[in-house]
Amino acid sequence: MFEVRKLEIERDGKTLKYDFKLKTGHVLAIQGLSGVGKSTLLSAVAGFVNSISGQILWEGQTLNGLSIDKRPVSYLFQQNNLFEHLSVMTNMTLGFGERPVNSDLLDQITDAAHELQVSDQLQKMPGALSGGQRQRIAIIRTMLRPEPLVLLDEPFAELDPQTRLLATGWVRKVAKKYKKTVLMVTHQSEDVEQVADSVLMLKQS
Ligand SMILES: Nc1ncnc2c1ncn2[C@@H]1O[C@H](COP(=O)(O)OP(=O)(O)OP(=O)(O)O)[C@@H](O)[C@H]1O
Repeated sequence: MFEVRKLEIERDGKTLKYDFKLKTGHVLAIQGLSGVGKSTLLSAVAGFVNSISGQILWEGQTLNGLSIDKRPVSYLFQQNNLFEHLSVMTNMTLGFGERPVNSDLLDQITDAAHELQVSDQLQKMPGALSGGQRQRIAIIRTMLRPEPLVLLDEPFAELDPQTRLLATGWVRKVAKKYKKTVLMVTHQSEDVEQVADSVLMLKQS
C-alpha cells in the first residue's frame, strides 16, 4: 500500500493538502487545474520538497526523512530527463546499479524501444532526438528501473495521438507485469482510460 496521510506543503504562500491511499500494483491518475499542486505532490514523494506535516508511507514505512537516493522511487520529470553528454543507450541504462548491465535488461530495453518505435535512436545523442522520441526514451527508462514506486509527470504530453496510444498501452502492460505502483500526472482523459486504475482529482483547498 502507498499512502499519503494528511500531508501539508507550503508553496507560493498557499498550503497544499493531500490525503489518499493507493494499493500496491495500481496506477493512479492525478488530475486537477494548473497550479493545484500535482507536480509538487510527485516532488514530495521523491524527496525534493519537504512537507510541514503529515506522512508519506510505502508498505507501512514512512518515507519522511529518507534522502532522495534512499527512496524506492523512479521519477519521470516534466522536463530534462536525459543527460545531454551521454548517448541515448547510456542514458537508458543509468540507475540500474551493475556495470556492465546484464543481458536481461538489455533485452528489455531493446524490446521496449522496438515496441515504442525508437530503436533507431539508441546510439544517438539526446540532442538529435525529437521531443516525442526523448519522451519515449525517458518513459522506458523510468518504467524499467528497479524501484517499485513510479512517478510520471505528464509522460505523454509530447506524443501524437497514435504514438500516445502505443505508449499508454505499453506503460499499462509494463506496470502490471512488474507490479509497479504508479502515480501519473495527466491532463488527458484518454490517458486515464488507457492506463489508470483510479483517479485522484486535486482541488484548491
Ligand atoms: N519550485 C517552486 N518553488 C516555489 N513554488 C513553486 C515551485 N514550483 C511550483 N510552485 C508553486 O506551487 C504551486 C503548485 O504548483 P505545481 O507545479 O505543483 O502545480 P501543477 O498542478 O503541477 O500545475 P501544472 O498543471 O501547471 O503543471 C503553484 O502555486 C506554483 O506556483
